[in-house]
Amino acid sequence: MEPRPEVTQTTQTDKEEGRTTRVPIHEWTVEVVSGPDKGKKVTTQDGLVRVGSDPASDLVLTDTTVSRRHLEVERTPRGLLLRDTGSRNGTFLDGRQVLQAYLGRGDKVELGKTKLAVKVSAKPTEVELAGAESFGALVGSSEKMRWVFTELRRVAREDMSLLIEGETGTGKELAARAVHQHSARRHGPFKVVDCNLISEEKAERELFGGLRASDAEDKEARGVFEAARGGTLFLDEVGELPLMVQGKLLRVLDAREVPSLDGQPVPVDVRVIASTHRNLEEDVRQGRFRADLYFRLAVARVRLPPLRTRREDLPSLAQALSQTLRASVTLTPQTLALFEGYDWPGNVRELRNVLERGALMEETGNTSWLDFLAQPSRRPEGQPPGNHVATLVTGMPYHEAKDRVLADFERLYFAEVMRTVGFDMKAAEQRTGLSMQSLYRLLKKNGLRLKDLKNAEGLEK
Ligand SMILES: Nc1ncnc2c1ncn2[C@@H]1O[C@H](COP(=O)(O)OP(=O)(O)OP(=O)(O)O)[C@@H](O)[C@H]1O
Repeated sequence: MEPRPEVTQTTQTDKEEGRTTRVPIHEWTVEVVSGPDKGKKVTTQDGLVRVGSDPASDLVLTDTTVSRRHLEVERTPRGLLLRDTGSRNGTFLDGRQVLQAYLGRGDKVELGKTKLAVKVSAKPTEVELAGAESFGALVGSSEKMRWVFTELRRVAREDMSLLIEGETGTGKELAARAVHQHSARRHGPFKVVDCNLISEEKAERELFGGLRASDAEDKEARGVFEAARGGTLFLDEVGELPLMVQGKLLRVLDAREVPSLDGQPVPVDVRVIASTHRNLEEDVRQGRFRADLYFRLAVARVRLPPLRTRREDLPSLAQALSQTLRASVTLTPQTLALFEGYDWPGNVRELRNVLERGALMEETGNTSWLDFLAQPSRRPEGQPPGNHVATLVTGMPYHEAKDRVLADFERLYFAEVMRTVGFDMKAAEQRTGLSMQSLYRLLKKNGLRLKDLKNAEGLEK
């Protein structure tokens, strides 16, 4: 087992900032020990190293037999986890091809003509982290989240543009709100633009308004830039903006003024925070996103880690989230163990939804909600799935409701199909019309392990 970072508290600063903690972190290195890139290495304190020929990889290889996104190694509480990320030529450990495996001491990973060694330093490096286990409404006690809080707190004080990256449900909007609340603009407005909904036709009016210098107070005529004056403008999913709109946005950001109907430009006084679940650097390379706009938005960048890479946050998150629910929910060690074994494709939002569902099931007298993840088709007695979902989602914002219904649908569908075909992958392939690879991917994405499904079936009999 690899050494794990331990947190020791040595110094305290003011209460607002939380405690400052010096944390001994074991850096780790992924090094090419043979092949065309021999000697190349990456040393990091982060939780994930991506290896491939793609320039966005953490360790970029020139070996032509290596795929663009070949593999990744993740530092987990149980050790270093190697994962093939869909390579063409495969990933090998001791001559055996592996899709996923924990690395043992001295293991060599083979990919194409390259061999890698992964080492964790025996001696920890001391790093100063914000001790607070929350920032605004964001909660997290893991080292990763405390790094994020340290960064967000630093960035909040400066009036620079910020790009927040992260998968869906990792808390990007909460982070943006928290930065606003900790900034000098906190008494000004915080306005959100959902870039998914901005079409070329609507962009002009919604973003910049049909403004006359004289009617800047008329709310109808004001675009969001005007409405956010003195505050923060949050461009949610900025990667979805059509290219033409990207150009207009850039012009406004460069000029720091919006065009008006009477030819008098109106100055804008906003801080822009943007978010994306996409790899915008890759979009820039592919010509889908303007490089100049990217550099304007990403003056500071903060990446929110997926929940599956910081499972140690689960107890404190579950606790904090359960206190915000309408009904109470019981969190036992078994619940948390179940949570730890799940991949959380919908991240913290999904955790909140599961807790909400659990609270509802407890309320309806069903105390066995905890096996919900393992048995996705189980519902409160007498309640058909459709009703159950509808009851929960009508109280949610659209995007959240949609994610929730889709996630529910996929889990229900695949769990049910697997059960009806007797857990036979070949039969499931035929039944679903999906390729074996897609089937595996979707089962994994939905946290459905054959073992769990079979166990659940056994319990039901
Ligand atoms: N670190 C966290 N602490 C507490 N709650 C969190 C955290 N991260 C996310 N949440 C919860 O998850 C929900 C989703 O968060 P948020 O909308 O900020 O995510 P997002 O990354 O912007 O998602 P999307 O990309 O889908 O819009 C929030 O309503 C909140 O309840």
